[in-house]
Amino acid sequence: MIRLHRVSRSYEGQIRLQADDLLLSTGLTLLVGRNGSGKSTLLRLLATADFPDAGEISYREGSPREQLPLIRSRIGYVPSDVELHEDMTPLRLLKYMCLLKGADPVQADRLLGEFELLDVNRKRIGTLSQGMQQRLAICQALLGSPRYLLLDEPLNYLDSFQRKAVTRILYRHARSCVIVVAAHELSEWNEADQLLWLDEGRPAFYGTPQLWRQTTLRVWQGILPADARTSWKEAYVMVKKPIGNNDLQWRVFGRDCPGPGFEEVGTTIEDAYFIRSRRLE
Ligand SMILES: Nc1ncnc2c1ncn2[C@@H]1O[C@H](COP(=O)(O)OP(=O)(O)OP(=O)(O)O)[C@@H](O)[C@H]1O
Repeated sequence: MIRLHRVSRSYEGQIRLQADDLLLSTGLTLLVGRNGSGKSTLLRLLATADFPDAGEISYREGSPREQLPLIRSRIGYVPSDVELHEDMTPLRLLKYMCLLKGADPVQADRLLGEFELLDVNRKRIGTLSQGMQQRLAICQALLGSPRYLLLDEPLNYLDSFQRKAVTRILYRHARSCVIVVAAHELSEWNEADQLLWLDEGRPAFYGTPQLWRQTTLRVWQGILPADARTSWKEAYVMVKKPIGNNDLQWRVFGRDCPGPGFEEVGTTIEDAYFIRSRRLE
């Protein structure tokens, strides 16, 4: 677990993150929020790559003030702008990281296999695609079986197949690890254990995705012509997808059915994000 107590972090005189009391426990926590809401700042603080101006973050091992090397040895971190050693090969990088982290070098081979990087494990990292480099960054974070895994947009550059594979691996690790994942693409994370919404640097929701989806607005979907909207002006439209023949698939939020041709569908975590972040309730 990681506990935040009266934590705040300012940049240029402005508070950018403020968390009074927050307990992050084993499982995968999805961290959501608008651009600039403080997600990367929080992850940097949790990773001990930066420190709060006030308050305290403590880990199962204790406080970073007394136990920094031990805590760091239990952390795996992938920042959003991760840069790997371009001149090394994936295999050399991971073996080297095993030495630094005191991990069994067998882990390097196992992770390269799991992340489908065995074919390129002797190529220069600089020649690998961004998706491969991103997978390698996650591999290095997983070395040493971290107790805390902090990932900033880990699915960046990955195709849909790789996204599924990586999320599956992360869900498996979440059974015994505190994982915090900052993401903008929410549909990938429906199985998250917890969701933490940062609104202008403050936790505005922390709970299960089931609870997150319980909003007072209901979600309605229908396939109707592009000019159909006039009849249900008050409702909020989220998505209009062309279906062909001039029809659109409308996804609408409202307390009541917007009209003929609509049926109620389940609220996804993305729907709830749209409703809550735009304060539609
Ligand atoms: N090193 C820094 N110096 C000055 N301001 C900073 C610094 N790091 C972050 N900030 C500011 O703090 C705020 C929060 O930034 P942060 O990167 O944590 O947001 P974010 O939620 O991760 O955004 P995004 O979704 O765009 O990645 C922003 O206003 C940002 O400009």
